[in-house]
This record gives sequence, structure tokens and C-alpha cells, in this order.
Amino acid sequence: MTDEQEKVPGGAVRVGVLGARGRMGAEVCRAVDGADDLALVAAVDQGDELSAAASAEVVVDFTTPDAVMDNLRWCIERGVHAVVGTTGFTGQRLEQVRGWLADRPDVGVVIAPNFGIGAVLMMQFAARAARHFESVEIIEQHHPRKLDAPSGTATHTARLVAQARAEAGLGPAPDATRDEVSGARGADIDGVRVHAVRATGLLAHQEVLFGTLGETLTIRHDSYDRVSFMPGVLLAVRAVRQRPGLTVGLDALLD
Ligand SMILES: NC(=O)C1=CN([C@@H]2O[C@H](COP(=O)(O)OP(=O)(O)OC[C@H]3O[C@@H](n4cnc5c(N)ncnc54)[C@H](OP(=O)(O)O)[C@@H]3O)[C@@H](O)[C@H]2O)C=CC1
Ligand SMILES: O=C(O)C1=N[C@H](C(=O)O)C[C@H](O)C1
Repeated sequence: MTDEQEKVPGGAVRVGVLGARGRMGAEVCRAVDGADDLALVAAVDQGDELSAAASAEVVVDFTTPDAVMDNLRWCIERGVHAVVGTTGFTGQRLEQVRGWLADRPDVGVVIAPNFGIGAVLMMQFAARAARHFESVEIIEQHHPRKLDAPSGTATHTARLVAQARAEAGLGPAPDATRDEVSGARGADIDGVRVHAVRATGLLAHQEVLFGTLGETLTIRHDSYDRVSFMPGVLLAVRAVRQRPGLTVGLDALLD
């Protein structure tokens, strides 16, 4: 047993954080430190050995899309449960994670594009509204130090909305644009236009704008502080050991 394991209060879940010196990772370290039933046993960042997290039962990853897959494989191979907030999860990446988990059916992984409870509800409400409106566009707004665009939340929302539209038999949203300066109509995610704004002063914000004859509906969520993500992260940390396999999104945990 290591010195760090010896310090863990009886029964507390041993948690390691990857990306611990980053904006989210540092907030997660504070949240874990502040929870009586959790113990922070490893704070790992760029340049540190992953083996520092070997004594963790649950690892939380807020690193970068470039780093997260290697981290996840390392966790799964060692039987360490993982809670992942890092973005960049394509369908192909999720399949890869399922493949690794097939060899370790005892391990749980929760991957959520957004741990904010309000953001999760925004996505659910958007999916519910989608079949009633012929037009839909997503506008996400973030701090300018964000590496990826569009955001993981916007990409996930677009996929949910596109799926709901397809199930309702809706075709493409009307759009007569013929001449376009490249990018003016945003990114096309499964047929849904997504616009990404980056500005100092913002943290994480999203609007889903629906339109039909004579009316629009705007569903908006704002995270003003990274503490907004912590109840969702801690919920996943507490739940993941009892959820073998891959859980995508926080919805199942909230229910
Ligand atoms: N799901 C959710 O609710 C949320 C998700 N996010 C996502 O989380 C991720 C991190 O965001 P944020 O905290 O703002 O980013 P930061 O850049 O502030 O933090 C990332 C940290 O990870 C470090 N890092 C990079 N590679 C590794 C590695 N291999 N091992 C360990 N640490 C590493 C970085 O170091 P260095 O800077 O030296 O490269 C940095 O300290 C992003 O993908 C973001 O979109 C953010 C907020 C909420
Ligand atoms: O980088 C961020 O800050 C955020 N990233 C996540 C995303 O890409 O959706 C979640 C939230 O929007 C904050």
C-alpha cells in the first residue's frame, strides 16, 4: 500500500484526476477534496507519469482530445473506472472504447460532453422540441482558450436533434442560400447548422433556436462558473463503479 492510500479515510472512493492543473481539472480536485466520501489520491498533468494514478479506483479525465484516448485505454486495461469530460468523442472513438471494455466487463466508463445539470436538460428539451419545428440552428459561445470548435455539447445536441428530426420524418431545414462566404452558415453536423463564437468574458453558453410558421423557440443554457459542472462530475464519480460498460451522457444517471 502506498503512502497516499494509507491516508485515505475508511470507505472513501480513491479518485485520480488527469489534467489536474487545467481549468476543469483544478476545479475537480477542489470538489473531490471537499467531499467527505471521496479522496484525491492523484493529481496528474502533462509530463507526469500516468502510473501516479494507479492507486485510484476512479479516474476523472479533463485533458485534451489528443490525450484522452491513451488515458482511457490505460485506465480500462488496469481495471480503473473512468469519468470523462474531455471532448472529441466521435462515433468511431466510442466504438473503440466499447471494444476495450469488452475485454474488461468489470470496468465502468462515463463519458459526458457536458456535466452541467442545466446543460443536460437543455439537450433533452431540444431533442423533445425538434420534431415540432422545420428550422433549427445551434449557436454555442465559449471562452477563447477553448481548443475545439464546435463544442462537444453543440455536436451532441446537433446529433440528438438530427435523430429526432429523422424519426419524425422531417427533411432538411429550409435554406435558400446560394452564395456563401465559406463558414458563414456554420458547420453542418448531421444536417444541423452549428455556429461557434469565441470571446473573452464568456465561459460556456448555448442556444438552440427553433423556427416554424409565425413563431420561434429558443432554448438557452449558460455556465458562468466551472463549479456548475461539479455536481454532475461528482454524481458520475459516485455512480461509475456500479455501472460497468460505457455510459454516454449524464441522462441515465440523473434518472
Ligand atoms: N464535459 C464537461 O462538462 C466539460 C468538458 N470540458 C472539456 O474538458 C477538456 C479540458 O478543458 P479545460 O480544463 O478548459 O482545458 P485546459 O487546457 O485548461 O486543461 C487541460 C489540461 O490537461 C493537460 N494535459 C494535456 N495532455 C495531458 C496528458 N496526456 N495527461 C495529463 N494531462 C494532460 C493540459 O496540460 P497543457 O496545458 O500543458 O497541455 C492542461 O493542464 C476540454 O476538452 C473541454 O472541452 C470543459 C468543461 C466542461
Ligand atoms: O471547453 C469548455 O470550456 C467546455 N467544453 C465542453 C464542450 O465542448 O461542450 C462543455 C462546456 O461547453 C465547456
